[in-house]
Amino acid sequence: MQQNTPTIEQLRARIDGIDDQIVALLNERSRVVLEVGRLKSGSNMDFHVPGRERQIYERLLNVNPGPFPNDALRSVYREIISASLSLESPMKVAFLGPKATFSHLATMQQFGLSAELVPLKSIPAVFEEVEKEKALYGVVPVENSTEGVISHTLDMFVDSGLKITAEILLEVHHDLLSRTGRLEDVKKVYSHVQPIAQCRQWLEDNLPGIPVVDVASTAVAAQIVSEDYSAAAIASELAATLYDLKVVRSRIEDQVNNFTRFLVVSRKGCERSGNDKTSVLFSVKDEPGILFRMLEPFAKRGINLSKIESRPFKKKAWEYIFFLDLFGHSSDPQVAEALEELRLCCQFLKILGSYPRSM
Ligand SMILES: O=C(O)C(=O)C[C@]1(C(=O)O)C=C[C@@H](O)C=C1
Repeated sequence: MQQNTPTIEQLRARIDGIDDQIVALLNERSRVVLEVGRLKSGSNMDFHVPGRERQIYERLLNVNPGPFPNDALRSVYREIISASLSLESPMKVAFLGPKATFSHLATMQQFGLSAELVPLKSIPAVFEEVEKEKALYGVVPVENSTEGVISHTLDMFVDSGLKITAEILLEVHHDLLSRTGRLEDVKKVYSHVQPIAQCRQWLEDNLPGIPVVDVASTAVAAQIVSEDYSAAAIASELAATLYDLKVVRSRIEDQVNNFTRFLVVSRKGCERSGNDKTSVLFSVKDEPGILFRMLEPFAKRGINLSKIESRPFKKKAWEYIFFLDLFGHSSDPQVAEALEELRLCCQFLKILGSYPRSM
């Protein structure tokens, strides 16, 4: 028995052989992707196809027998697809900066490391970059599971012609970061208002009486703290790497299951993937029973709604606009019919986009 057990050198030699095969296969895949790219440029098709990417992930996660974990498989494939896409055509993606914020993490999660990621100062600046064709995509936050909607993003869709082409769900973790990495050195805490609110209990329990200062972003907090040994920032792990900080405590958020949802916007809509969501924006006529009538087209066709949000319509006092997310693609016959029926009781209706559901 004993003499059949392979040595570590033998096992490593086997790993080297397998790695050679993986590299050869990655290159074979890249050559096929380049052919796809040539076909696309000949027929003016989009290089980036989020629906196809979703199908790839879904299929691979289903066929994976393990023990290689599905989460890791997804990360590996994100980079394979990101690199493949950059072989076909380099891609520029604008996001709500600065670097190391959760928007940055979400953008990396969606587009991988091969895309050119550009941090911008505000949500309108991200929209403008895409509208002016300086970036192919823009990434902006739209809601947080504990803090609610980011109304600024919703309001942008009233006047913008951009389409939503993907949603990103990011699980948010907050870390306490400082230069020394020691809790007893912390005499002041900096962060953005939202993370501060999300870590309130932890701060009271672990740093009672320590002043907490809100600043423009978690990245600004990390930057301040990188020059002050007596301060700490609540920010992401990525901020620790970018600003050379140590993790004092990780995952200090009060609520587990804290997610932020981001939207990817672009100038063009997105093809059907088979598992999609559609977002619409509309304002209804002021009539009795209108709230019932606006939901009826979906209820009677069994179309699931995942969100409905109302906002004051800034152009007219006391009028409201609604944002609605439903399951399905606007080209699905049932969805198209329901939207046409909804249109009849609306002053205006705008389809903001159909896009693959995040996984
Ligand atoms: O199938 C395509 O259309 C491709 O361009 C290939 C590929 C891939 O790497 O599999 C790359 C980018 C697209 O967004 C989707 C898939």
